[in-house]
Amino acid sequence: MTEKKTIVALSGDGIGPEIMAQALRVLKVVAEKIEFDYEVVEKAFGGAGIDQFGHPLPEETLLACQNSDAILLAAIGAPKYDNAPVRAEQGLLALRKALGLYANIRPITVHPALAHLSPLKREVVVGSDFVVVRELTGGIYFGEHTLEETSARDVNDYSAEEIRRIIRKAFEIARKRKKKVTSVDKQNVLATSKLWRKIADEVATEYPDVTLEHQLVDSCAMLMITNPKKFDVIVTENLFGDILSDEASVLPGSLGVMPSASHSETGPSLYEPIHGSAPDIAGQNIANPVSMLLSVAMLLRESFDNEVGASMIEQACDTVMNEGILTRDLGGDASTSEFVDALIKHL
Ligand SMILES: NC(=O)c1ccc[n+]([C@@H]2O[C@H](COP(=O)([O-])OP(=O)(O)OC[C@H]3O[C@@H](n4cnc5c(N)ncnc54)[C@H](O)[C@@H]3O)[C@@H](O)[C@H]2O)c1
Ligand SMILES: CC(C)[C@H](C(=O)O)[C@@H](O)C(=O)O
Ligand SMILES: [Mg+2]
Repeated sequence: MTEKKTIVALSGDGIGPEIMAQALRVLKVVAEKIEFDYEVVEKAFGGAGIDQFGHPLPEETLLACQNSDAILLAAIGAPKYDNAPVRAEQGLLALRKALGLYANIRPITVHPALAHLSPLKREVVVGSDFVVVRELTGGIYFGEHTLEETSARDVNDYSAEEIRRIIRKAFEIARKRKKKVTSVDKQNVLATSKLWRKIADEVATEYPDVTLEHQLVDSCAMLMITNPKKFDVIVTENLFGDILSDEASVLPGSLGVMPSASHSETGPSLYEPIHGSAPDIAGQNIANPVSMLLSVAMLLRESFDNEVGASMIEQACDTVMNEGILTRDLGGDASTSEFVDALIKHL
């Protein structure tokens, strides 16, 4: 008998509840097939946390996450709180910090059969296969923010140790892939980037089997969509990683197919699409559920070492998209639930 695992589900806001419901449907079917014993604990988070408890990260939500085996998050961000004293996004940053989720892994893959979904040329995108390793608990997100009537400042702060652990993480990942790390910075201007580059060079000496190259963030943004096949593992600071990973979604064709995993040094990991709550399409059952389903696949693989379940979901997503069953973001007319109905038939 394997021990029952606890997964905390944070549906959040906007399209969050719709895509979470579909993800849990798929997880149930897959779990039966792979004999994965689990329970789902649903908790309020983001705008939904503010509505219910007056806080985007209610205490009981944080406690449940800390005591879980893994966390599945859909999306947060509620326009009604955009100008409020407490925003939904603060809950997400607080959760990442509280759980020490410093390593955010955002994979990008384009299979030949799905290359037509990208607005970019086929020959540019086919075979793209890289990972953005984004530092997630430091940098300008967590430095001091001061907003006054006629001036404002945001402090970008990184310690050597924060940089070293994320660079090491990138090298460890590259070692199991194509053995190349591209460290992305703005070393021609920023002090934090000068330290970042120095530490990347130091860490590289611990991994003689992995090649390190440096790339300035502005030209990296260009190369990502003109020559994406040059990349294997991109490692970068919090803000650059946020921007570059949304840009990378142009390669597979939509933010709606982009999953992620966030890891700490010891505690539970969190899995979430890289996109937001998409208020423009919320409540219509038209969101692409693939980002969420691929996040469930990452959860099975990375938190529970279940390669069979993970591949089952990934292959079924590819098959359904290859059949031309697509949500609107990819030019189709399938609804969220129709996509998942079709997918479940392939499981
Ligand atoms: N991790 C998160 O929960 C997270 C991530 C990013 C943004 N946000 C928040 O989400 C809110 C909206 O932000 P935004 O509009 O800049 O970004 P967004 O990612 O929510 O949406 C950007 C565009 O992509 C589309 N899109 C996103 N996900 C999709 C999906 N699964 N299927 C189809 N189309 C999809 C949206 O309709 C929109 O046109 C903000 O409050 C923001 O702070 C949250
Ligand atoms: C909602 C926001 C705070 C978040 C971030 O900037 O990290 C989002 O854009 C993401 O990519 O997860
Ligand atoms: Mg983002």
